[in-house]
Amino acid sequence: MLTAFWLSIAVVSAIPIGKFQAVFNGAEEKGHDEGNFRDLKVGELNFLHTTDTHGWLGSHLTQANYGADWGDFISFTTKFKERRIGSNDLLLIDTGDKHDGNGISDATVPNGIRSTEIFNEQDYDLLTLGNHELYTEDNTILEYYSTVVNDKFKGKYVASNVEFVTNESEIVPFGSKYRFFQTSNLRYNILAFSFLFNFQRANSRAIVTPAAEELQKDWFQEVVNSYPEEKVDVIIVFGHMPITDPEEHEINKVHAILRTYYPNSVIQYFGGHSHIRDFAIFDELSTGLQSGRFAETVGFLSIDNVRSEAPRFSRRYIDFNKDSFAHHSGVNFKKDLRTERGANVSSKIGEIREELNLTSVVGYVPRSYYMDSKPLTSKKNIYNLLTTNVLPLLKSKKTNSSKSRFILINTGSIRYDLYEGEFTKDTEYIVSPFSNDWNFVEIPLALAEDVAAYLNNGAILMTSMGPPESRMKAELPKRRDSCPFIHTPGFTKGYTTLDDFGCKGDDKVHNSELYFPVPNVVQSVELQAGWSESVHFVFYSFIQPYVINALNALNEEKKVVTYKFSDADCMKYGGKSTGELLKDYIRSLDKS
Ligand SMILES: O=c1ccn([C@@H]2O[C@H](COP(=O)(O)O)[C@@H](O)[C@H]2O)c(=O)[nH]1
Ligand SMILES: [Zn+2]
Ligand SMILES: [Zn+2]
Repeated sequence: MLTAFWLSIAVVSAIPIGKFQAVFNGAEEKGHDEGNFRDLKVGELNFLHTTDTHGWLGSHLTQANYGADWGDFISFTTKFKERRIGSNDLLLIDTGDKHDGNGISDATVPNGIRSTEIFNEQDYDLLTLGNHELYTEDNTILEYYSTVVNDKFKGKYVASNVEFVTNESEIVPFGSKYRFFQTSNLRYNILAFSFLFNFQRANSRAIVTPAAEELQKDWFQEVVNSYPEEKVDVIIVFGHMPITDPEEHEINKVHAILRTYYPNSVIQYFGGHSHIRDFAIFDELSTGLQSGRFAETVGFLSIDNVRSEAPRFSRRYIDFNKDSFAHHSGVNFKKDLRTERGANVSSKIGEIREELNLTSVVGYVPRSYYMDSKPLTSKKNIYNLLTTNVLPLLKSKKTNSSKSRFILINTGSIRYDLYEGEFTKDTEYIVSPFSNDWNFVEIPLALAEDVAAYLNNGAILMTSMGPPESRMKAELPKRRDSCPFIHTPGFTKGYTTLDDFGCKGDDKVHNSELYFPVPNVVQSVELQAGWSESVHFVFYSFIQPYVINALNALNEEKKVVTYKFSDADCMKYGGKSTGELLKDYIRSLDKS
């Protein structure tokens, strides 16, 4: 169930997976490796899946593993369908989160106006939204009017538990509640639902109802009555919800409810949000696939013997590059992958990069800095760089700086490693896309010095503060021995994924990465000589609720002040965003 950078590969057989091993092992073991590629096992019903693209439509310019752009992806799906699918069926699915992470989406006003055009060039059969379509009103309005009601996706945009608030304050579904359709070749009857996880920070233009609650509503009963088990071959539940959810078990609750109405149907899940490659077995007739993040992965899933009592599932995580795309689509040469439509989309992406000035160079990064493949104490760790050299550059627009100061950020606000080489306008969005405002509170040092430790205390569930993938990666040490660590000369570093089928899901064998746990928050501390008892405690407005909670909990224990902290105690601090401060720091290196 886990994406393990440091776990690996082909040399071992699948790990024991309990009572389902006998049923599913065949799917893992069959299919041959060619070179260090692992082939896809095309079946009767096939799926290609993307999720959490976060604006990464223009490829990863510094990482060859993920060097394809959205145009190449369109070429791939076209060629794959033509050459590999034949008289079988293929469905294309996306599970949301299209903003915040790349200049192509984030350097425009409104955010995503150009990236949405590009994204929508892909011919998805089923698509939906993630929480990043709901943080700001602008994003929600854009998603609704550009994609949900777009004729191209009529009926195909599904959001079973999200509603949109129109300009006239009318509450309408955020797309179709469900989709019932027949596949074009083998005529499978498909019933599809889509659920967003229980996201309760949506702006005022959207309403999210917890999935299990939504399934108690009349519309779902009507669907069950209209499409009982005998009329359905496969139920697809695709949504912005992790397929492995050890804390909330949201997807497992959905599965339990669906099974009461559809005890014998194949139910196939596609998930997202936790940014990992993952495959989970729910029962003999049901599995789930999750396809990573940031256009690093195209997930592949096939089901054979669809109408039998023993369907067979197979999965692969395809690296988002032209070698992989050419290999799996069965073209002879990489140049044969290109389609006219794909090439047009690629050149449009090039034009957008130019227009937005994304490749303009600001400075030079002397060496790479990593989020979790180097320990926090390492000079090569990005959080170490930020707390030591970058955050201290913050200057308040609202207050004088003579007091001692703590600057605390949630680690999830940093979204990608910073690679050696040119620092461009795009790099700023890639590493730190959020334009969070800085707020501060004036508090006694006795409280300030304990906030970070409180927020990082493992006993407290603060899962929305760390990087999405860290929630699952924290499980890894417990599974350390499940797959061997690979270090083969000539292989590139990349994903080696451990999931419910074992260690052979990635389409390419990679060298393993180390993983070091990331705390929820990190901070820089500047204690002035002759410091007084009160300090300025500075943080992102995004994490204000957690900071207030922490202060009240700590004060209850330590009894430092006689009042309760609330939003009213927090003031605007002002100053540049972390991304801008990082840019200033990198620029200053050139001058030194
Ligand atoms: O303003 C913001 C918004 C979000 N974050 C961080 O992002 C994750 C959610 O990202 P997903 O891609 O949906 O997993 C959230 O938990 C925060 O860690 C942020 O820092 N600031
Ligand atoms: Zn995401
Ligand atoms: Zn998300």
